Amino acid sequence: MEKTPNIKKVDGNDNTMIKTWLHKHSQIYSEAIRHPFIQSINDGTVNLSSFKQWLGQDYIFVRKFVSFVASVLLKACRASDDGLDMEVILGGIASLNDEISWFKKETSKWDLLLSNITPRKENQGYCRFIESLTSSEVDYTVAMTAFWAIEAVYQESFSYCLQEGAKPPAELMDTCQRWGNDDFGQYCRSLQRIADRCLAKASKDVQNEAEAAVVSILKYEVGFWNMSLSDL
Ligand SMILES: Cc1ncc(CO)c(N)n1
Repeated sequence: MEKTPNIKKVDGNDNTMIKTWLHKHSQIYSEAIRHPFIQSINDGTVNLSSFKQWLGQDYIFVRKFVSFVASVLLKACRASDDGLDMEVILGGIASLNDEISWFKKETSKWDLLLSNITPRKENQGYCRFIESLTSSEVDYTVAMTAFWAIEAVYQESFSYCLQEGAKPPAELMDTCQRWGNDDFGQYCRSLQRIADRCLAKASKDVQNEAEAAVVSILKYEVGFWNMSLSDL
């Protein structure tokens, strides 16, 4: 007998906890993914000194982000049943390796030296927050959900700058492609599926903690974009 094909779940992302949260927190979510800085890249009016400001600060952030992702990898190795989460996260670490090289090349192109970049208050706060999530006390589900949220904001923001009708400046195209390309989109959807699967099995306390982490991340991301628009 054939299996009944009537239970259709295309990619498992419908009606999930994450979808519900994005809806519930849609205000701060849109502030994070449609920030005026991103709007200005989208419409081509971006101030290049704002871009440089963002680039330098993000280079510092990404170097910290590596240790956070390493901590998620460690938790995945311990927690996941089939080893597939580990492979997705390991892929993320591999692309971070490429990303660090890209930042080095890009910052030198814009005459920025790592040794000359001072992390700003908002950046420091965000780095401290992700560092707090590396603790072994933090549940894998919470860390994984946070990981997804951090990547998803960039994916949603930069893919918007590549949408039809967008006019990003030629010299920023590489940046938009880095986080806006389809492969990165696929990768973010994989992270989302893993997080949602963990969340579905988690206790109410862990779910609440993960939701709070997502909201904090969205706020930190808005603060991070704000930095690029504020004077030094
Ligand atoms: C601030 C920030 N958030 C998210 C990402 C995505 O990797 C990044 N590079 N920087």
